[in-house]
Amino acid sequence: MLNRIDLRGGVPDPRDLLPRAQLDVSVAVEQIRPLVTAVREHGYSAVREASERFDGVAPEVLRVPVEAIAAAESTLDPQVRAALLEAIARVRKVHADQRRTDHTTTVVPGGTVTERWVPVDRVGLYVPGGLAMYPSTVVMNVVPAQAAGVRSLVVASPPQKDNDGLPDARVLAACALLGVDEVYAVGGAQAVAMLAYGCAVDAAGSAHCAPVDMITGPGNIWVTAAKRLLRGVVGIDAEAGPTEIAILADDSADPVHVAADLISQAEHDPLAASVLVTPSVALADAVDRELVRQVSATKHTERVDTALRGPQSGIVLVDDLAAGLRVVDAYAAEHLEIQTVDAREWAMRVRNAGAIFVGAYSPVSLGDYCAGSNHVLPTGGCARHSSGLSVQSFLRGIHLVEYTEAALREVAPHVVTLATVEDLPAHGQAVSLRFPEMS
Ligand SMILES: NC(=O)c1ccc[n+]([C@@H]2O[C@H](COP(=O)([O-])OP(=O)(O)OC[C@H]3O[C@@H](n4cnc5c(N)ncnc54)[C@H](O)[C@@H]3O)[C@@H](O)[C@H]2O)c1
Ligand SMILES: N[C@H](CO)Cc1c[nH]c[nH+]1
Ligand SMILES: [Zn+2]
Repeated sequence: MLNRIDLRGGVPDPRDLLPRAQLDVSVAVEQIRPLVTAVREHGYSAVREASERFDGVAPEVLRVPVEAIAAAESTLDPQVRAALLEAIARVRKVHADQRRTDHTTTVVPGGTVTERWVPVDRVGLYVPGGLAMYPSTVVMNVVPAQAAGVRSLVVASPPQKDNDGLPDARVLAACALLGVDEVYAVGGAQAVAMLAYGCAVDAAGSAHCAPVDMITGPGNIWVTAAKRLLRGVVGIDAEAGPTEIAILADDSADPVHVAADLISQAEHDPLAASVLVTPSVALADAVDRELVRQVSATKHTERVDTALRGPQSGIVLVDDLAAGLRVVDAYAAEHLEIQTVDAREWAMRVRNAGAIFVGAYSPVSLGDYCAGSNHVLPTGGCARHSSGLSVQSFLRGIHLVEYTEAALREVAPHVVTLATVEDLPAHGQAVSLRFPEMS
């Protein structure tokens, strides 16, 4: 049922083989530009108008009352609570190990540079809530921000018709479990714009969401487009748009598992991409047969079917695993599974991927919830240059430069020379006038 791309006999330019999603982010940027401008100019009324248009509901007050957050926690199913607490514990364990420490380098005696890691002051964390609800994404956003020491963090998630215009109750409960009490019932591009510019959150203009310094979190194509448009007004993490899975597999892979994993990510979005790269025609045929069987039995058949049949999904046949490696490197998937003999060795050779899932018992779904790794990962090829969300995403490295008089005197002639070469004599002067013997 998947498109088949036969690259046996050569890999021309694998980057062009699989178009990413049917709707390009740059096209979506133009579509949401007027909405972002309206939120900047009109604030609350523009946000509400967009919520009514795209979510079919908008509460009068956009900030979720703290009582509603507490109520969501107190009515949370105990099994869901236990699973969320397990996920939180594992994600905290991994992220606690990521915190960088300040470091001082002695460049010369009397001359040091210290790198101080300072958390971003205020961040907005986007939690999607269109086609599916994502309490796990609250965990993946909030835990690294808290581990980094971010002082002020706010969650935005779409209002739900079936929850009186509040975000999904499980999303609110996850916020409560993590101690987050500033939550807004706003989704899509309007949420990103509201966080970036700040805005009144009730009709009287008496309550306000202060602008944030940085926005992180995944979302659909419009959320991704708004983040790209507002980059600069705020900092953003990597673009984390419609989900992708690529699987590099050989004959040793179980087609039932491979098909299940491809479907698992197709379940997110009709624009999700599921890609199998293999030198084995037998595996490709078996996976295709298995997909037909499993897709008809899965809950979100229509969404999965659309994603799998879309031009962004397919089976790529290659001569051997080395050629397969070139294809997956060029593709730079958000999630890459390696289901081969010697899977770890192949995984260690991969250059471009958001996260790599090694062997038969590390499926992407494990990482989505409970591996301890982060599931907010770069999509659309951004894994070529960006990493997934981590503690580091919320820290800035500030250099502290400290030179004594003697250390500056020693290097002063070089500074003056370089300033002269660049025809910026005032730069040289700022150093030489400190030392009368130089004038
Ligand atoms: N990469 C990751 O880490 C990661 C994690 C979880 C989810 N995801 C992805 O996030 C996405 C979530 O998408 P979603 O739709 O379920 O939730 P979402 O919250 O991202 O989007 C829903 C919002 O989109 C807006 N919207 C809907 N139609 C619109 C239109 N025509 N124009 C402008 N705005 C519109 C609405 O305001 C709505 O609130 C999926 O693609 C999923 O694969 C990625
Ligand atoms: N696979 C998604 C993108 O990495 C994350 C997720 C959340 N819930 C289920 N899956
Ligand atoms: Zn997932």
